[in-house]
Amino acid sequence: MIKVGVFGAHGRMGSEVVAAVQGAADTEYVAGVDSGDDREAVRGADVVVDFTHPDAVMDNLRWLIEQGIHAVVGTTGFDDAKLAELRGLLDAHPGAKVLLAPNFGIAAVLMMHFAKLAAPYFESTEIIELHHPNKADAPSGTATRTAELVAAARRDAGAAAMPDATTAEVPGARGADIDGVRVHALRITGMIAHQEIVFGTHGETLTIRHDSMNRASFMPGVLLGVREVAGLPDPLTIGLEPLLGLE
Ligand SMILES: NC(=O)C1=CN([C@@H]2O[C@H](COP(=O)(O)OP(=O)(O)OC[C@H]3O[C@@H](n4cnc5c(N)ncnc54)[C@H](OP(=O)(O)O)[C@@H]3O)[C@@H](O)[C@H]2O)C=CC1
Ligand SMILES: O=C(O)C1=N[C@H](C(=O)O)C[C@H](O)C1
Repeated sequence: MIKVGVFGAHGRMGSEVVAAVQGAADTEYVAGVDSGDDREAVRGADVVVDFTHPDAVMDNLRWLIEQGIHAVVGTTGFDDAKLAELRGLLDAHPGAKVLLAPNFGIAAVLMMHFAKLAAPYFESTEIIELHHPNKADAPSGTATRTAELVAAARRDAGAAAMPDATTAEVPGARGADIDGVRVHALRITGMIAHQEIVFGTHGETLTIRHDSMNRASFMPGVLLGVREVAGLPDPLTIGLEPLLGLE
């Protein structure tokens, strides 16, 4: 049995994780921790799953790594500075492994993979992400990662800069620039998590769309992470792709 703790246990995602861990035959739920709770409650866990807040996750990870507890992290909002700090912590405290996935939906991971494959064949690519209005970070972790994958694939293929004649712009009208890829974030009541990647070249466009219909859809990916994290080759793994044989 894998002993699992949950940070953010009462949240939208954390409560699904608690149910999934309690429902799986090979995992045992140790305890949940929310804002203000004592993290000592998860001592004894093999793995802690974190779905908290971009402002809280680094402190949680610092504690877990110091305790040698593996972490499966869904919380978003990681930038280069946070990733560098995380790598430093893992170097200083060998033992704990961290799996950081901006999206645990298997179809969402496939969407990112297909976007990477398509990117070199199109002159233009822009991303539209649509989420519920309670989301703290924009653009989403998934959109940021997709933009980075698309940008890297375009660079590897020697693609020219995307055409864009805009010279007069109301700030924000062209979205955020992530590694040269424009990302547009919508916050819409009634939605959960959705994304479109729009590719265009002369006379043809291609749109790849993913929709999360509920939060249970993320749980097979989270459980896969819980089962695999201890055996991952590197201290820090970003994305579920290597666990799905997608690299
Ligand atoms: N990777 C993926 O597949 C997915 C990632 N996410 C990401 O997960 C994160 C959480 O999303 P969501 O569940 O919707 O958010 P919620 O606001 O519903 O839940 C967050 C939970 O974290 C708790 N929390 C806040 N700070 C701490 C802390 N320092 N220690 C422990 N618990 C804390 C909150 O407690 P309290 O309310 O008491 O403050 C709350 O219970 C976001 O970054 C989101 O983008 C979401 C969906 C899928
Ligand atoms: O906050 C959410 O809800 C989600 N967050 C993740 C992200 O930022 O990409 C994953 C999914 O989009 C849901």
